[in-house]
Amino acid sequence: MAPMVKGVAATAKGRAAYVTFLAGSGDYWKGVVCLAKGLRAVKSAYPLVVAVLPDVPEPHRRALLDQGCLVREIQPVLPPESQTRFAMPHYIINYSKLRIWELVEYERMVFLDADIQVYANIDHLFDLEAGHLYAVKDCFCEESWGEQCQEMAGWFPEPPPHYFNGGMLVLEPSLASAKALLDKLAVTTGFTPFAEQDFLNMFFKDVYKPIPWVYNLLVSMLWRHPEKVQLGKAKVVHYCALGSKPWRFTGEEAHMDREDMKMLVNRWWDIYHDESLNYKHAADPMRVALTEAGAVKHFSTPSAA
Ligand SMILES: O=c1ccn([C@@H]2O[C@H](COP(=O)(O)OP(=O)(O)O[C@H]3O[C@H](CO)[C@H](O)[C@H](O)[C@H]3O)[C@@H](O)[C@H]2O)c(=O)[nH]1
Ligand SMILES: O[C@H]1[C@H](O)[C@@H](O)[C@H](O)[C@@H](O)[C@H]1O
Repeated sequence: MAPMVKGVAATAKGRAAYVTFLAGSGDYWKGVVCLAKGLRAVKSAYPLVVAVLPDVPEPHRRALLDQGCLVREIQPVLPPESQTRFAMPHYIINYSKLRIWELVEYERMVFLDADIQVYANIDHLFDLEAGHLYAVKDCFCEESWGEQCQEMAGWFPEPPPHYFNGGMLVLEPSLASAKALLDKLAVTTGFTPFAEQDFLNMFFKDVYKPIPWVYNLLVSMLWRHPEKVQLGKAKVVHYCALGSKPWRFTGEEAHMDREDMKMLVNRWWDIYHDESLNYKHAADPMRVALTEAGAVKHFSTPSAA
């Protein structure tokens, strides 16, 4: 019998995994490597699936496998032709995130963007009551987004009352949901500056349940709403603000000279460089247990290193 380690029971009830999304040949793969190591640092009992677009190069896929990630190729999803303007041009690729609802090997997934890091164990999110989409509320106070988005969408600068950030989601894959998402996307019109994030907000508005900010601290909250957040309490940090991606950090963009930002970037690099967190060096009882149980048999396995 597989050793009884934390999380196995829950996984046997309903298979569960973290999942992130990777596109292109750029440098976001470093974010995924660090996320995999970060999940290991907090002793998460669940695997990290990486949904990759076909354009992710082989060496990057190899780096993910070497970190114990389960790499799954997904096909791109594009928005209707009427939707081509976004706050950032690359947001168009994020519609492919909708494919995560097709990963029905899992009953429950916690989605994390590649520019997210976990600083505390959040495995308990897999036990939330089914039937909802859970995420953290967003805010639109950033001056640069405000102006830019006001022109583009009807609702700025007044955001809808329960708008969530799309970088961290607790979701239930299902082919029916996946089909409904794609069908709805095909007939969606209007400007949506935050691409799939806006779309998901519209689609899930009736089943969305907010969870506390500690599960997705947008770093910009540190200067937008310092009274609402306490960095020391954050379990998950989202390096979403312009200039804040640790692997591209120069400190030159607005707010990036803050001590808390520099500390957060250093903390991310500490995990990235920590060799003791490499998959090949870590005793990974959960992974062994899952493999023995056949839970990962559909996926490419990491190198035997
Ligand atoms: O070249 C790229 C660009 C993006 N990504 C993936 O797409 C995610 C989102 O892109 P960014 O991190 O650059 O964008 P933001 O943090 O500004 O994104 C916010 O707005 C987006 C709107 O599309 C999404 O909703 C996203 O989840 C939300 O956090 C990345 O984390 C990464 O997982 C890649 O893999 N390669
Ligand atoms: O997803 C976006 C993005 O992450 C931005 O950086 C942030 O300013 C917005 O609040 C958010 O909706």
